[in-house]
Amino acid sequence: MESTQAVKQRFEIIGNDASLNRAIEKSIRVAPTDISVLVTGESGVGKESLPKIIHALSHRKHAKYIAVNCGAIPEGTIDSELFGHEKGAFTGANQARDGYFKEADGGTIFLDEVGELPLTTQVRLLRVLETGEFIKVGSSKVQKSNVRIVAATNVNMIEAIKENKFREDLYYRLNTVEIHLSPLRERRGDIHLLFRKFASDFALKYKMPTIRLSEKAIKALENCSWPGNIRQLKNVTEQISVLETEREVDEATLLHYLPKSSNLPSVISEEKKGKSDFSNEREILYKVLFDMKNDLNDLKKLTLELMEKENDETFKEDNINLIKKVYGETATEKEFSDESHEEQLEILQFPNQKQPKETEPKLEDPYDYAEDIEEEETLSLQDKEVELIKKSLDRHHGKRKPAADELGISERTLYRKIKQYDL
Ligand SMILES: Nc1ncnc2c1ncn2[C@@H]1O[C@H](COP(=O)(O)OP(=O)(O)OP(=O)(O)O)[C@@H](O)[C@H]1O
Repeated sequence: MESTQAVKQRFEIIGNDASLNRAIEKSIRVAPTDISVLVTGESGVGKESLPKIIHALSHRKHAKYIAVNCGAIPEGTIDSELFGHEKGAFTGANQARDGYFKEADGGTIFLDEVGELPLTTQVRLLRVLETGEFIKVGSSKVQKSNVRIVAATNVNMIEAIKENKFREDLYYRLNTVEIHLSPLRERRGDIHLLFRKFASDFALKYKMPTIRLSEKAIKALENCSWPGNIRQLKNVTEQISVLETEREVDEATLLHYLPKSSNLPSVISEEKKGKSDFSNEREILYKVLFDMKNDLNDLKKLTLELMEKENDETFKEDNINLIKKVYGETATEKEFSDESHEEQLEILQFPNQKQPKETEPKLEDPYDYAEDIEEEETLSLQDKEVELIKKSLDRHHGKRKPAADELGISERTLYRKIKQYDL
């Protein structure tokens, strides 16, 4: 049996914390068996390494290992991805396709974010786990597959069961052995070790001298609560490696990069006491901008159609709600004069948006100008969106569910945005 140390080296796992060592030892021990394993822990703690260890140290190591991110696959296609489909099973299914269960026959499938699986898929998964049988989408023929499942989740599965989002029988079937990875804030001794490893990797990658921290900066790094865990520490190390010209990083410099408020527990608790989580002015503004983006899209749609269907009464009647939403309750009673258009445009000018100087000649083609606005606006709004999401995640210590609730978007959408913006 390989030693924990050897496994850490082989899989480039950094850290000496007892909880990390225990998780690795457990993985080594269950690897030769076919026991189902559920890896639990917050987002970014390093859950992906454990299924790889389990596969590589098992008798399945010569067959395929497939990692599936259940949260990133749209609900409509997940059954087909996992179990395959027959030709003509749905619109666009021009060819029959094998799913991961067929492809990984004899090997291992890692189901990351298993808590995100739709209930209908959970039923199919339970069947394949219990009997090894599955049916392709659009088929009636039962097929067999011998696959080991390792699943991972960062949501509280007991809560998900209570809320009827996850089947209890499937949970117990997946969770024969649970391996838990602690959040980074509970393994503070590993923080600087990880930082040094990432700093040296990025120095190699970007061909720059390695950054180092002053004593005080090391303390600040270790005292940070790291809501995004190791993923966030890695991102911060990369940012400093690239952006700082001075390779000796002091505390003041480091603080610019640390997740705001996560190293100020008193601020967090004060914020939590407030009724609204968006309790400071800046954040309220961001929230308003976020909402304005949607209004702006509605406005664009309406304006475009108005331009095409000027004075068409049927159009106004059909769009009464949209018109009221965008222009206010009394809007339909007055004409859309030039003045009211200007008012709307004024509201849509964001502070960091380039304004045409008064002395600049007026652009001949109004559409060119409109395109400029749209592009820059999208950029600045995207920044705000990223910041808003980051703040909400910080506030909820990286927990996606309350952050998604706060932002008024689904957990699945938040998940995609985290991946899209690499947060
Ligand atoms: N102990 C470690 N040593 C070195 N790098 C690590 C360690 N743990 C995590 N990482 C790195 O941190 C990043 C995040 O890890 P990983 O993707 O495994 O997290 P996760 O727990 O699966 O997150 P999620 O639940 O969001 O998928 C990866 O780039 C990974 O390589």
